[in-house]
Amino acid sequence: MSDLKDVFWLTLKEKRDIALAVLFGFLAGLAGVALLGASGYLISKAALTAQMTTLVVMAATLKLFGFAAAIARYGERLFSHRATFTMLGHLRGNFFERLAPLAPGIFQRHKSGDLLSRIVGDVESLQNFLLRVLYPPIVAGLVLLATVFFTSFYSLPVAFVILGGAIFSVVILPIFFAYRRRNKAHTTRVSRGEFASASTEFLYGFRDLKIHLALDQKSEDLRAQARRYEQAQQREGLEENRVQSINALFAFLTSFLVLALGAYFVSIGELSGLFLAMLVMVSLGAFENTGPLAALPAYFEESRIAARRLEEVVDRSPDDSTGVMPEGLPDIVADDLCYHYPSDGRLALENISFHLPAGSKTAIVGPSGSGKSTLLLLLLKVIEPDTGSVHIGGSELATMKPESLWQRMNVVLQDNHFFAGTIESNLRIANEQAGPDQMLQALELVHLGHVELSAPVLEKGRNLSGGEKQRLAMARAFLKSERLWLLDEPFSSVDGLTAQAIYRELFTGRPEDSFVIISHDLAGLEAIDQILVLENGRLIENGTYKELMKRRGYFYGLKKIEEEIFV
Ligand SMILES: Nc1ncnc2c1ncn2[C@@H]1O[C@H](COP(=O)(O)OP(=O)(O)OP(=O)(O)O)[C@@H](O)[C@H]1O
Repeated sequence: MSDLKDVFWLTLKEKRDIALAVLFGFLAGLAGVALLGASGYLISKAALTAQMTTLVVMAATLKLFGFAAAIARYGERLFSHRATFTMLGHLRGNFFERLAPLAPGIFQRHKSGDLLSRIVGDVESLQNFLLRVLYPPIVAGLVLLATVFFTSFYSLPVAFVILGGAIFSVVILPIFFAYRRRNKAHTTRVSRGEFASASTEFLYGFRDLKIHLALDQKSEDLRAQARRYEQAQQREGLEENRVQSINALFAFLTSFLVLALGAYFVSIGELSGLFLAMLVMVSLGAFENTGPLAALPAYFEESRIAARRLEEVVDRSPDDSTGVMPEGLPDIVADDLCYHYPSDGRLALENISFHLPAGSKTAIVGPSGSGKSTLLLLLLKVIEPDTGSVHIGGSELATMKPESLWQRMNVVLQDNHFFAGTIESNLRIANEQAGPDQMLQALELVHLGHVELSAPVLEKGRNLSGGEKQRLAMARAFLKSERLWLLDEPFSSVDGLTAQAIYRELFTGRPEDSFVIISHDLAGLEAIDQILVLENGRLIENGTYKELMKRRGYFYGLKKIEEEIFV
């Protein structure tokens, strides 16, 4: 239940609607019991006395109870659903408030698509918490208690029998089945998750599978996963039916006991025969309210898992640092940085130390997977080091608000998002104030002067080439025009000549700015003040181009290989 603590308190915020839903549910249940009880009494009365006036009054009362039950049921549905949807609104708001400060670091742990479908699915699941878990036992319990109270006026032992049945149906059976269900629900959920991610992968990789003629084998894997999910669902369905049958069995057994006990008391003269049918019908009517409890264990488990999974996503303290990046162009000092990704035991970066003076140009090079992008993410405070520290302008990065850093940096990452709209609307996100002339100038700088600002951009920049996207991202950086540049392979898809020309314009146009550039391309590094060479997460060489070439170490080797390939 501790997983559902927050959802419980959020639900309780809707006290008024919940109280009204319980009240109307109780009245509807009571009216149903009264309807059946009165009909039982009417039958007995008709059989034993056949007094016309009594029969007419009783028939009218029956109509009234039927009418009251329908109205009360409507009120119950109205208020319970209103409380549920308001609670879901609070839940979404509350969750988003906790999630937003964790972005963009959250995407290191979850894929954005997974995260979205997971959050939407789990929040939706929690709509059942009030409707099918919280208030059905309260309503059923209250109706049964009222029935016990009523029957106690006619026969205490019969009242006790109904009380015993009530305790079994409302307390013991739901707890027992909820406990039994724990592992089973887990299996279904796991196989559903596996099937969902396998289907997504299948669709994303469809073209590659076709080209590599591997479609049949992957389809078979997917079918096997679908079968496993189907079997798990079947088992879950069977369990639900079992709970329903056992619930109904208990209700009938209790009513049967009421009948047997009532018949005995009638035979020994302790109960008037007139009331026997009424008591049996009252018992049947009261246990009708326990019907929805059959689904309670399943919904309880589903809500519990959904609440836990939502909590897992936001269960970390947001960055509440209040410091800001010092004014002016700062130097950057990294001291003994170590980092490992949460999903990976290996260190992605190990004991990295360096000094980037203000106004210097630094290139980070190294083989794929050596940790270059990870290092940039640490400098951007998207992720935090396991150990070690970074100081920017003498202040510790850990104390700075991430927004204060991002505001003062021109950042181009490997993947840049482009929104459906125009070139202008996509440039505007970098600088709200920029006018058309400034935008055209930025486009000119990245050799996209021929592109019109009104040109359309499709979703995710589908109508742009890889190189155009990168240059558009660079144009955003130009528009922002801060003095600290962090660029992660900004021109990997741009032809060498254009890339070199843009770099030249960048360096000559902004000789005083600081640059940190990740690049696979070792050409043109002569113009760089410092080169950091990473391999397997370690900083293995550090120096100017000349120093590294003179040292004849790793960088020299890479350079020679590159020359041999292109000669
Ligand atoms: N989100 C992630 N979760 C787990 N491991 C990751 C994640 N991102 C990167 N890694 C791992 O961390 C290591 C360093 O990755 P990183 O992206 O920093 O390398 P890189 O040098 O930038 O590579 P490339 O030149 O190919 O972009 C790699 O072994 C990679 O598998």
